[in-house]
Amino acid sequence: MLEITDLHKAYGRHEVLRGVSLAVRPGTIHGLIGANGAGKTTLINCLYGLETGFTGTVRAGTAGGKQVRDLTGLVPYEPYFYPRLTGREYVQFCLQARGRPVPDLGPWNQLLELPLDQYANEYSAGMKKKLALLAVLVQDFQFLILDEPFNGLDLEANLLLKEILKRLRDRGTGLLLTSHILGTLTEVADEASVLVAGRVQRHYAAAEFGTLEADLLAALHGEKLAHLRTLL
Ligand SMILES: Nc1ncnc2c1ncn2[C@@H]1O[C@H](COP(=O)(O)OP(=O)(O)OP(=O)(O)O)[C@@H](O)[C@H]1O
Repeated sequence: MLEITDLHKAYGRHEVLRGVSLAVRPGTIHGLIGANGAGKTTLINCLYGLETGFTGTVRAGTAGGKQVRDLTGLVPYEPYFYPRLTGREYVQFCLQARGRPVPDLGPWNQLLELPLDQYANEYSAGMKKKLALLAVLVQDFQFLILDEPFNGLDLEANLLLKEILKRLRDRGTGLLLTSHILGTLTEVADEASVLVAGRVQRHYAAAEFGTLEADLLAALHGEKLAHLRTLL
């Protein structure tokens, strides 16, 4: 299990996370919902060890004392690719950095259909997202953290990715997923946490997703809704 307990993170005087706790269990998809700037990427960066200067604990609660990063693959919000590195070389680099053997990329790329011998920094936004996905899919991670993985994907890739995520979940992978596309997120997630003003405002089990949209509208746009009622 990936566990975050009482996480606080501030940039200067700006307190972004103010006591966040959540868990990502094996064989489940945990959706993380929040407005722009709510702190989702900051939370992911703290969890993955890309941020320092936070308080609280992040840990992989598994036997063997492994660190979160040893067990977890990350697809960042904006994957970065070095210039003059092909897609294939990028994936090879990711695997070699972890001391892992480089498998045949062909079987996974039959699904993603990337031009692996072109320079990755010349890919479109959706292709870049797919390449970052490919780099984690060819590795056998216990956990995956996916920051807006559907961003930039076309309909075809979107449908395929949902299927991939569900299959990984069914094989025991624990996934933490952010998405602004509520319908997509609730379709695949087993539970969701809503981040508001640096705190988990509410945790939802899948059975409670029916009220999620109305709750979010009320929580995020209470005043605007009242104003809208005066207009329409
Ligand atoms: N390196 C940084 N220095 C200063 N402030 C930062 C830094 N990174 C993030 N922030 C601030 O922290 C807040 C949370 O940002 P974060 O990127 O975590 O939000 P988010 O929920 O992922 O948003 P989005 O949905 O737009 O991706 C924002 O107000 C942002 O300006």
